[in-house]
Amino acid sequence: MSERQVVVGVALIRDGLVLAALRPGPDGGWEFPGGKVEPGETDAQAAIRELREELSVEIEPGASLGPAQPIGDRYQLRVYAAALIRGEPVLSEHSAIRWVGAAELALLDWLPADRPFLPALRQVVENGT
Ligand SMILES: Nc1nc2c([nH]c(=O)n2[C@H]2C[C@H](O)[C@@H](COP(=O)(O)OP(=O)(O)OP(=O)(O)O)O2)c(=O)[nH]1
Repeated sequence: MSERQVVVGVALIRDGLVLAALRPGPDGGWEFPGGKVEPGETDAQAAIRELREELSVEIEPGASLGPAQPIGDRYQLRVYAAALIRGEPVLSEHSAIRWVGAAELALLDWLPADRPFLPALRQVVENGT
């Protein structure tokens, strides 16, 4: 899937809870905040930039949560765990956010590409690995 542009999603973890964000609109749903990786940027740099832009928080990106998942024909989603270093999320592009516990993760109405990352995310939240 190397020809597909990468979208990076950030599973921000604080005190054993994960931040889920609601993308508004007809193609909306719960997602990991983030966005497209720009030319010359690493995934981590894109994650840091997007979380500043979208939620006004400073993060430290961590482990990948598994192989990339296709989004339509043109994009692929990579998701990374991350720690919140500074700030309280302030909504700009999302219509809601929620801090979700490990057991609740699978109950949200996630965008389809996000769902395959949930088992690994649950493991990280519960065990820290
Ligand atoms: N940010 C994010 N986007 C996701 C996730 N899952 C998923 O299918 N997507 C899709 C929705 C969008 O079609 C695309 C990301 O586009 P985006 O609009 O967030 O990217 P961006 O911030 O760089 O926006 P733009 O400047 O290109 O408008 O990926 C996810 O967990 N997080």
